[in-house]
Amino acid sequence: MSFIWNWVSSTISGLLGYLGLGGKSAKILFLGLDNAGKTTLMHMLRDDRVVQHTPTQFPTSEELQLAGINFKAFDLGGHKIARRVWKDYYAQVDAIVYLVDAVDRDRFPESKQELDSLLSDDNLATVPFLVLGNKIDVPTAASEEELRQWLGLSYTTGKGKVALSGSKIRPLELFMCSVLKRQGYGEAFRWMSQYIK
Ligand SMILES: Nc1nc2c(ncn2[C@@H]2O[C@H](COP(=O)(O)OP(=O)(O)OP(=O)(O)O)[C@@H](O)[C@H]2O)c(=O)[nH]1
Ligand SMILES: [Mg+2]
Repeated sequence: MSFIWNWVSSTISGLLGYLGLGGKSAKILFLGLDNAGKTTLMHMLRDDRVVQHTPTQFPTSEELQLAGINFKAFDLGGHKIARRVWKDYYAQVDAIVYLVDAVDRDRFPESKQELDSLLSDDNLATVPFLVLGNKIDVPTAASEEELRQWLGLSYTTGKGKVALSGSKIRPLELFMCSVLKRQGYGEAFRWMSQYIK
């Protein structure tokens, strides 16, 4: 009896796979300057704990379950040389999570420059962008308003549930967070998941 059941369930899962359902996993990229907190976030989402990381030299990927969606998340290094390979990952991407260190004001212009070049890249024209202002546990961190000014994000598409399908408007929003304190990014990923097909 059990072998029949095994056969039935493997046939069903094979069929779901064939239809692109079941094991569907959206592809997201974690981008942002070095030291922004990408690897810390990725490991917090995976293991729910903070681990101290050395700067990322080579891209890594993890399967994550977030807001009810399976994600394949790619953590790419943020230092200048590592940024050169970002474009190799743009194909078939479902969303971009762009991290900014909200404490490091000296690097806001550099972070804006990288963000602008991503936002204006034709290959990413329709891809939803979640921008995370990280490290708000540090007292000197910029406020959301201040970071919006610096990054030129005064006009974004809105938090919460905002229907944009059919409008040709790319979802773009800024959320403040502290990966260290587990604050802010839950709401941000729920916002993002509504735009993943
Ligand atoms: N205070 C504070 N520090 C954080 C937070 N998130 C990450 N950090 C620290 O920021 C530093 C850089 O974090 P990483 O995750 O290695 O940064 P990254 O973006 O992966 O950097 P690269 O791999 O070099 O591109 C580490 O010392 C982290 O502990 C946070 O929410 N608050
Ligand atoms: Mg890293």
